Amino acid sequence: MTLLEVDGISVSFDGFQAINGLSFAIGEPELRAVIGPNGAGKTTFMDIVTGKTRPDSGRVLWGETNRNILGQSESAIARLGIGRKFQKPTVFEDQTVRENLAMALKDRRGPFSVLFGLPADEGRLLDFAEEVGLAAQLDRLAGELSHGQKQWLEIGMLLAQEPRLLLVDEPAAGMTPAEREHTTDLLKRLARRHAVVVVEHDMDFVRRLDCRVTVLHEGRVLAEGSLDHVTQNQDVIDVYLGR
Ligand SMILES: Nc1ncnc2c1ncn2[C@@H]1O[C@H](COP(=O)(O)OP(=O)(O)OP(=O)(O)O)[C@@H](O)[C@H]1O
Repeated sequence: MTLLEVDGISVSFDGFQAINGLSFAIGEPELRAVIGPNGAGKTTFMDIVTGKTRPDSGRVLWGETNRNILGQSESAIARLGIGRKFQKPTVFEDQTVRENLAMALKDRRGPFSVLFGLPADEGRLLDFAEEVGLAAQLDRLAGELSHGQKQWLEIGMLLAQEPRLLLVDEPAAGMTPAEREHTTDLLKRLARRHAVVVVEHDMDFVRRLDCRVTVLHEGRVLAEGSLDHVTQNQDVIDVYLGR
């Protein structure tokens, strides 16, 4: 099923056309890599989908009913189930892994936990820690984690909000080879149940994701398909790979 569709999106900043008739769709579940040269519009695409940037024209269609979510606030869009992970981890370093996850849990302040002061749902919290590979680190301070572990914690915090679509910006940047491998496995596993969009420059990492790839250039889709398919496309070679 198509979960997200951007349809004919355009946006210009001070007369510069950053996104220019961008259209493509993401299924649920699906793993999709979005690649393209610097300035291609990858970040702006995520800004538009999450409600941070308002385009000049086009539609962003969501869910079973294909409703246009453009114009909704960032928090309303997050509540619909669109989660975003920025490149730089933003975990709370002086809190434990457990506390970070607890803060992120959706509905953690439900009426009962507020009334009776119950702790956050420990079972769900453990599930998310397990999912990202941090079950053995729950009582460590986030600040003591490796760069890769911080990234996984942040992915766990994103999962705790129960998104349907995860937008993940350059997850492999700064990671060791072992951390990259763990991250590839994690993203692939998540994409069995979620729509996962990974913006990434590292072609080795993209190859290991083994998924459909969308190549952006000058604010529109230049090519789409398997990595082998797009890397043989002459336009892609000219503007991105061959430089
Ligand atoms: N708020 C803004 N004001 C002016 N120009 C902007 C703004 N946001 C983005 N741009 C411009 O729009 C173009 C697309 O930028 P964007 O950051 O989306 O590209 P990108 O594909 O994410 O690039 P990179 O791989 O370098 O992160 C760039 O030329 C950028 O300078």
